[in-house]
Amino acid sequence: MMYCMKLLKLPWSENILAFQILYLSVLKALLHASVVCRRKLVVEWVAAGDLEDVTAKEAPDVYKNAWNLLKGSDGVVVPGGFGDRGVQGKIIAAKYARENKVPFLGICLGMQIAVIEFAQSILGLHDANSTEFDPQTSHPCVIFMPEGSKTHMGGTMRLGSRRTYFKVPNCKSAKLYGNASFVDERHRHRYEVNPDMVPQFENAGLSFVGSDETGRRMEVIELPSHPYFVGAQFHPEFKSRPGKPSALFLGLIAAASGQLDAVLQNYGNASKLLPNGMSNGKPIVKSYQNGNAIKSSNGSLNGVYSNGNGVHH
Ligand SMILES: NC(=O)CC[C@H](N)C(=O)O
Repeated sequence: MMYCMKLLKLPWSENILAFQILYLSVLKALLHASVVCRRKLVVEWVAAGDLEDVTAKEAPDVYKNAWNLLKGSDGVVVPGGFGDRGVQGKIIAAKYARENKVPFLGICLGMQIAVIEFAQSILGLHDANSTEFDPQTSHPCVIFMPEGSKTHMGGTMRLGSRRTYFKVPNCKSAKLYGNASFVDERHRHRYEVNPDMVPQFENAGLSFVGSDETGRRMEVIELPSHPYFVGAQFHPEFKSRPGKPSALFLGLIAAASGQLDAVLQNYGNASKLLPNGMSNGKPIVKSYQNGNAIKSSNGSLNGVYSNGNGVHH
């Protein structure tokens, strides 16, 4: 037997390639956490725009299917992204997870979405938005905050490893990171939570548990009143490894499978306390993105198996 191989030049721009890697990293991080929690992972990609009212009119079946997937999910991930495509649908997904106490992880744009949703629904600021999507908004709760660093590549993008300090020692995230007082995680964004609005959010119950060394750049949010509602401005998925899942993904999967209290008590050292044995086969996490499922020629994604619109393992 032999393998014939052809290497084709990819017709992707660097940005698209970065997106593919980003989504693959999220899938792998979910998988690493599911293995440690001894659960079988089923991921359904939902194009966020399918949850929007406009889809209900234009394609009612698509809308119904998207809502069925959301309502049947044990956990929701809103990953990173750029541009305003599907933003309204992502806000709807975050609202659904918040109101129905469904475990939620918002990554980068996903955290910004959670903040916008909270501003609109809880603070009653109906036009609250990121200036990335509405530069004219009268309530800019996410704003452009260039770092002004000449030593970091990437123009105005805040890129690479940065330190996050936990301000609330008892929060779920700090515990999941092994009771850490700080963590170094990778970043890839231009916009951030408007620091001037933080006191308003905190008074209404949204907790900003981690920030940078200046205290002006918000890094991690939590809703203490929710079983697991966490957002990170950084990308925790990049540091997830088999057998060593990312803390925030572990928290999500543990919450989605009823194991979060045990995991928190053990400060994120889940592998020690979870029972051995095979999964009960229950799908536990469904994930939402703005776009299509990642496709590969043979349907496999390095251990994550893709079957049409869903990704199964
Ligand atoms: N990586 C991301 O999710 C980026 C989020 C947002 N578009 C920003 O630039 O801040």
